[in-house]
Amino acid sequence: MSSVARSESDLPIQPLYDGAALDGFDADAKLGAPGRFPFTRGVYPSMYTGRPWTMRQYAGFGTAKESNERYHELVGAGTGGLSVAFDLPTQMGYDSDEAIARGEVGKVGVAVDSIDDMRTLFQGLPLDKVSTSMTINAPASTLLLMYQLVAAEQGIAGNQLTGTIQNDVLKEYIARGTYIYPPKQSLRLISDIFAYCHKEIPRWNTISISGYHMAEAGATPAQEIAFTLANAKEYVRTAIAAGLDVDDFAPRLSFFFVARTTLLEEIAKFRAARRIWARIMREEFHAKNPKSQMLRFHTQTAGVQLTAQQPEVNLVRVALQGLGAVLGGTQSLHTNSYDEAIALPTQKAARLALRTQQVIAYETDVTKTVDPFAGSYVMESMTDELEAAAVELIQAVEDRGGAVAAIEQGFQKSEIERSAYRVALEIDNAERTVVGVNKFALDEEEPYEPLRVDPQIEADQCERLEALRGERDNHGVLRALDDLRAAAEGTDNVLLPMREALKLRATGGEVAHALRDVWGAYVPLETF
Ligand SMILES: C[C@H](C(=O)O)C(=O)SCCNC(=O)CCNC(=O)[C@H](O)C(C)(C)COP(=O)(O)OP(=O)(O)OC[C@H]1O[C@@H](n2cnc3c(N)ncnc32)[C@H](O)[C@@H]1OP(=O)(O)O
Repeated sequence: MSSVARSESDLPIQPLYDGAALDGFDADAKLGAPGRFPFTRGVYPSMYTGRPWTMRQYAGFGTAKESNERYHELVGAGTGGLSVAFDLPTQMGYDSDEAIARGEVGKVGVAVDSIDDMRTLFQGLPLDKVSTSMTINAPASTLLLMYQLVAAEQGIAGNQLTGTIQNDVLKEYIARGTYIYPPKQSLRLISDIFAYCHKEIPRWNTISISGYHMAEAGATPAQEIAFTLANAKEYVRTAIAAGLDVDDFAPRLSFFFVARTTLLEEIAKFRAARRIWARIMREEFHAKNPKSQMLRFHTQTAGVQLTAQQPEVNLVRVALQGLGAVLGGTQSLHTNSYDEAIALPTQKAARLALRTQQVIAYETDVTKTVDPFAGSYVMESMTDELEAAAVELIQAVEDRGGAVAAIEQGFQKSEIERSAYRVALEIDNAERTVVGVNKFALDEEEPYEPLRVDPQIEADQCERLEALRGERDNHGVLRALDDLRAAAEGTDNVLLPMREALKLRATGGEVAHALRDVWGAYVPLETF
């Protein structure tokens, strides 16, 4: 007799599911119709039969000019939305010419120091037609305002802009690491962004609450959705406490998850996450607008599952992962390039990654009908079990005082580390097969020529900053930064004085330093 397997979340997977699995299953309560509470079957009634997901490839490196060329190539190749990767100094609120930035300028993304770089980055791209995602967290407000100012120069109003800022600082403390200010001040800044966007950029997705990075750090699917939704609850609570109406900001909350090669569990994960969030929003936060209850999400295929050995095999992994995201009802998708385990993707690899999505969208039949797995014995069982496991973990976070208190106790991080350790052990013991690594390895790997970022970029970026500081109205900039400090000390929305400073060509580093002066910088506790 075959044995019961364990899923990635350490839940049982039976060798056979039959009708007994759905005994007493209340399809109306658990599934509803697509586009209706509890949104298990997807957030839109027609899903991909009405419109395909957004093919949104994360890209950016070197200078704004080079990244702009890559975006034009991607748009030409049929990508549906842009997704900007910023370099580490930009993400940490430092300018390219600061000592701490040395060696990092333009490396993992594009360097954007001021509105001048932002203008170059989007040269020739129609900002009223393309939706732009920006993976920026602690300095999210700064980059969003630069984007809005550049759009205004093109005659495009805030209410015509669509896109997303990641802006999810809580997961930075847990897994990703690009935090600047302490949690309390970070949450205040996020509430200011919610309020500002509601008035000025109403179609913008103000946050992308992310499980992806926790999953890459080792979180299981159940932990991934639980810790993400627990963070989301913290944001909602903070915004409500700041006086915002839940239905004014919740329709623009968005999410971001991983897609692993374990297809069935991943599809169940996406369905369970939608159902849990809909209930939280309706029952706990009394959101009335159905849009406030809809969990809309972006997906990226699992980088951690890619291998440097036999990198072409990654193409196959990515195709399966992407398929899982689509079967799970994603709104937007990034498929990784096969060479990402080695270096920044080459142009050819980036194109193949997009082609993978296009094959799923236009050559398979999975887009022709909504939520094709609904009613499947195994899928509904796994969805229920994942839901129960995640709800229990969300409660464990709440019992510790909510996401921030749990972060300060090191709870999420240590749970994730335990899961990561289990997987590492299984790979080492060959209990878990990784094709081309601990099984089916080659004696000799074929040579591979990775893309390298030109070190000259840093010098050029510093030169541009020197010129900017020589040309602009420095007195005006200093005054505007003082106004920003004053708002940060009080309760006024900081985005308004921040916008004035950026318009006068204050740099991202100067803005972040002004806020650091008032709010301080976050120092992790010993338990980290
Ligand atoms: C690893 C790396 C790192 O660490 O550095 C990262 O983080 S990379 C992280 C990269 N992150 C990202 O790229 C995040 C991307 N996120 C997003 O794009 C968003 O947050 C999203 C998930 C909500 C997806 O937004 P989107 O604009 O692409 O897609 P939407 O689903 O909102 O669809 C766009 C519009 O079409 C409408 N629409 C779509 N489908 C339908 C349908 N079937 N029927 C009717 N209407 C539909 C929507 O209502 C919406 O209009 P309306 O708006 O009027 O309702």
